[in-house]
Amino acid sequence: MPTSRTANGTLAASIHDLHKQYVLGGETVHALRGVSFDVPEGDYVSIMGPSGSGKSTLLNLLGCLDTPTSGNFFLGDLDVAKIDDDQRAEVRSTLIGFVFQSFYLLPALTVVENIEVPLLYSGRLTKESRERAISLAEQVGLGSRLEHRPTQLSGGQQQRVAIARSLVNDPRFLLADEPTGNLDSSTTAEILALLDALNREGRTILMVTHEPEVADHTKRKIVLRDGQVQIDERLRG
Ligand SMILES: Nc1ncnc2c1ncn2[C@@H]1O[C@H](COP(=O)(O)OP(=O)(O)OP(=O)(O)O)[C@@H](O)[C@H]1O
Repeated sequence: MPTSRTANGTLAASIHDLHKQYVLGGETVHALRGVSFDVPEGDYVSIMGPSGSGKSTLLNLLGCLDTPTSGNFFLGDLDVAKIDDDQRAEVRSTLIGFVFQSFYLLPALTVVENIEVPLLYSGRLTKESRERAISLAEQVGLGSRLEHRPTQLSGGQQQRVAIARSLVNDPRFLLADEPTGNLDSSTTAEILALLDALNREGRTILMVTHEPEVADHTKRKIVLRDGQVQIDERLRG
């Protein structure tokens, strides 16, 4: 498994000519038609596009939840488009941090236990795990809520737990799917400020969003249309 940084030390991920076709009822749908881009370490990318343009398909491929019909997806030297299901599961649990619109916290677990969950899944739970989870809880502003359960937290606090959880394995990048989609505008601003701060600290973030004002927080906007990159625009840095 790749544990080192990329060959040239600068790319968090690189995708080349990704195609995805779905065959449904004898009909072939070309969801992605040759998508290519590099993600330098430390980048902060929003992925936008109209309904049906291929955002979820791309997200599923970037998250190693699905495999492309053709093309390459490099994480370090490893082409994860070509690996088997077991390897893909390992990559998913160790190299990618997920943040979803619906948080997906485990209701019976405390804040600190929820943050530890990916360590459990990746077989990395050690006696230092608790300290790491507490430190991440503090980093996202939940140092005084360590023993709370999800139902005892606001939506914004739950998303903070999910963000801390996504960082616990020190992933190569965070993949966020509409991370503020379930939040009101002031909580959205808080979560975006947290993501902005994590990016300033060097975290690489890719985020699917429908909201232009959310995309405006990122450094780079990629817009899909009909399964292709229509716009790849650097906004800053
Ligand atoms: N499992 C599937 N089987 C068949 N077709 C699919 C499947 N998933 C997606 N598609 C088709 O692929 C195309 C891209 O879909 P995708 O869900 O990636 O778009 P999207 O940009 O995420 O849309 P939305 O913003 O509405 O979620 C669409 O035409 C869709 O109908």
